[in-house]
Amino acid sequence: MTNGGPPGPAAPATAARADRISKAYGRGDARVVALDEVSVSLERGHFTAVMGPSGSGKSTLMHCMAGLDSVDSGRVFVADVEVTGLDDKRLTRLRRDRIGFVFQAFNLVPTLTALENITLPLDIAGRAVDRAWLDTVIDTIGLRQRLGHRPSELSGGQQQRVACARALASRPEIIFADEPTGNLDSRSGAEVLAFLRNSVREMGQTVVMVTHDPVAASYADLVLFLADGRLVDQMPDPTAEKVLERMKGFDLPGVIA
Ligand SMILES: Nc1ncnc2c1ncn2[C@@H]1O[C@H](COP(=O)(O)OP(=O)(O)OP(=O)(O)O)[C@@H](O)[C@H]1O
Repeated sequence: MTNGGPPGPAAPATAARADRISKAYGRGDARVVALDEVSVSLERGHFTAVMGPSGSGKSTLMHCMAGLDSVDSGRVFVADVEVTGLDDKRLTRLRRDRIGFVFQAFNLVPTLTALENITLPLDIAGRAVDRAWLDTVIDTIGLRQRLGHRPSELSGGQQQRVACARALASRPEIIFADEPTGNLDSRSGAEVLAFLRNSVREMGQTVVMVTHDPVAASYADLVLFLADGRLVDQMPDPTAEKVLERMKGFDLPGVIA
């Protein structure tokens, strides 16, 4: 892939994988094992949600798989590239060219229009914009009439859809979304989740999302459950009710934040 996508027919079935990764923070009495030999395969063209009690290691897993944080042991791959062991320069390039990010805070540039925000990473990277792809993305976010608006002129849900479009614009190998609906009311959250799901179903994207919300998780094809830094369960074809039941099984305060 010279332009970061789309994945060709020979692309591996796994968009990203972690192979027995461990990560601890602090030392001595303050040492916390955030991830304990976690192995995960994220299938290409699938929408995966990661759930678990507060402090179970969800964000750490996401950050380690996206090359935002290092692991103590184990290996991480994005497509056929081993992330663990890349130097800073290659890591930056990998994140820029092959990974999309959506965070709880929308992180849009307030002085730029929606369209300028969407194309900003490509402009910074000096990459040509694939107009046909961009058109598809814009139609899917349903904001064609508002492309000239600045973030302050858009609702929270619309801003997050712009942030999703920005992540999709470069056709990344995988999109990591960390609590993408955490700042949204349920209706705006549903818009964003529908968009993420459509990007998977209709555009073949791969999305992995950390969430506390069983309804959000129900949009995914598969839910992975973490507890105490370990992968303890998974649920294909989730419903909000089934996810809620499973989360209750952890029997911990603050499980549903
Ligand atoms: N930078 C850090 N320094 C020290 N400890 C950390 C750091 N980041 C995470 N931890 C600890 O590692 C464990 C896992 O944290 P992590 O943020 O991955 O959990 P989480 O499941 O995403 O939690 P939450 O749902 O509350 O966001 C926690 O015990 C946390 O306190």
